[in-house]
Amino acid sequence: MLAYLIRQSRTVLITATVASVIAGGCSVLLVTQINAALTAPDHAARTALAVRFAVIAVAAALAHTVSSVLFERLSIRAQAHLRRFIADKTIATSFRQLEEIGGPRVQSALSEHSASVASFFVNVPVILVNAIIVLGGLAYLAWLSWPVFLAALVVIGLGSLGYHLAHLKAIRHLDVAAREQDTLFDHFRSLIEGAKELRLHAAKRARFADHVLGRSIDVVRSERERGMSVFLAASGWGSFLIYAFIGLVLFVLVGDAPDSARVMTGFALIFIYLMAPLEGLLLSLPRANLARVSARRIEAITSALADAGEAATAESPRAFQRLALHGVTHRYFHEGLDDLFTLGPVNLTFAPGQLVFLVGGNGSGKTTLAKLLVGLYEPESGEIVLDGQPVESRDRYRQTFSAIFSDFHLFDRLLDAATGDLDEQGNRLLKKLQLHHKVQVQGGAFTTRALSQGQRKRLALVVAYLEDRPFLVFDEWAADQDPLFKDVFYRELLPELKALGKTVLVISHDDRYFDLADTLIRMESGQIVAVEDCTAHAPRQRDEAPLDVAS
Ligand SMILES: Nc1ncnc2c1ncn2[C@@H]1O[C@H](COP(=O)(O)OP(=O)(O)OP(=O)(O)O)[C@@H](O)[C@H]1O
Repeated sequence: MLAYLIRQSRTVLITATVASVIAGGCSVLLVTQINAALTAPDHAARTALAVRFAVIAVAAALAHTVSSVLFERLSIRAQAHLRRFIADKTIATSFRQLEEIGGPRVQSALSEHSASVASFFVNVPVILVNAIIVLGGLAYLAWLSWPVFLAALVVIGLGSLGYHLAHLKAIRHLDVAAREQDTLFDHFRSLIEGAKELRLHAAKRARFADHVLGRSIDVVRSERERGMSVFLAASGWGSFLIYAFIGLVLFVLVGDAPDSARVMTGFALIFIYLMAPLEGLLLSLPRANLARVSARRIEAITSALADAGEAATAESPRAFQRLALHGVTHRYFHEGLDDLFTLGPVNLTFAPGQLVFLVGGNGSGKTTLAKLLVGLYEPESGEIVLDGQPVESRDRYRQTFSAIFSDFHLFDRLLDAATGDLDEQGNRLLKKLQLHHKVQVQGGAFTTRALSQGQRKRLALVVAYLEDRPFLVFDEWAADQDPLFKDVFYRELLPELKALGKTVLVISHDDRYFDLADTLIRMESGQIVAVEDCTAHAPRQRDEAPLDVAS
């Protein structure tokens, strides 16, 4: 993931890196000038050094600014790019896969993990500039004295080994924290969506706050603390080695060397100068590792979001003559319970202008059948045939339907291609559904969504009307409506849609309206147990040949 992001912005990254290298190089040059000034023989030499010092200082400041600005921009772009990438993968994956992965994991990738990866780019200049200063400082040491330089290499080797071992241990903790964070997002959702329940039940609220949400927050905190502490302990180990090295150099290696005063002044200066970059370097590396862990999580989550291979279609929905389900099945496996729910095989046929009621007890499989019918689930066996052609492009097929499921989502705007009269049509429908005094359509958007559940469902119905698709599916739409409007829905709106030639599938428990149906499908435990042709008042049983309800 990091490699991908780096490839994406290669040019800016190279420019920013060059600027960082220049900034680091200039910093080292500055210290050599300071050392030269301290031991300069006369005033003329100091004046020349002052001019050089000023030029290098300006170059260092400029290069540092350029590199910081570019890396900051890279970080912001990386986050935007990642969010776009994750969102595109989420849109492209199949609905079933998304259901299985779950929203919280995707949200965690979109927010925390992508922010952490983006922070990597802010850390890069710190790491680069500091690394250059440290390397340049070492080169200056080598120029001053070879034995000291070799001793420095030994110290760096020991430091790196310690750091590597710490890294292996720390990364395990950071991985656990990153995984737990995905679960934490699930609890965040409960915190908001369960706000009513939590307020109504003090004991439940306390248990949720302490044992569920609190525990998860604690796990993330403690694992991150452990991981980062190990890293920072490694940084401490690095600092210790540096001090030990300074002592070794000052009191053992150069103590009696010829020209020791000049060499020792140089060392003292270099060490003081290098301390801050070294610490900066050792502190930035753990943050970069945190970014790597997040990048791995994003990779794991997005690779689970397999592309359903269903390119979006801009085609307008096609009217159909006959839609048939031949032996379609779907299964849900409930891991914890080791339980399997099987729907089907289902054989059904639909035609335009047909009003079909789908009825059955809770959990009998009505919604699942509706999801299969509208193409949200791919049949595990059997096939769907539209006007004699087996469905190949599932996305294209789905454009035949408008559906309002019981857990529908209401967007704040009509996302249909803006036509001049969209507002006008929308407002006309709002009046028809007796919502015009509450909400309006302005510029393709609803003026408010702060409505009752029944009103929001009416608004969803406005959207479905405007979509003008040939097949409409209502999953217990009327359940939240008052008796008066329920009557309007069943006795006026549904017949109107039928008269317009729409096929309408209504999942319903309102048995007093069943007589309005052309066809009544009864379900039990995932099976269709009866398909009643109400126009002929002749119920048929499941063992009969699949009924062509269109005929
Ligand atoms: N996303 C899912 N993952 C796993 N199992 C599911 C899922 N959705 C539904 N099920 C299972 O499938 C069965 C049928 O559920 P479905 O929602 O289709 O029933 P239904 O007839 O619409 O019920 P209701 O009248 O209560 O809305 C249930 O036993 C349920 O446990």
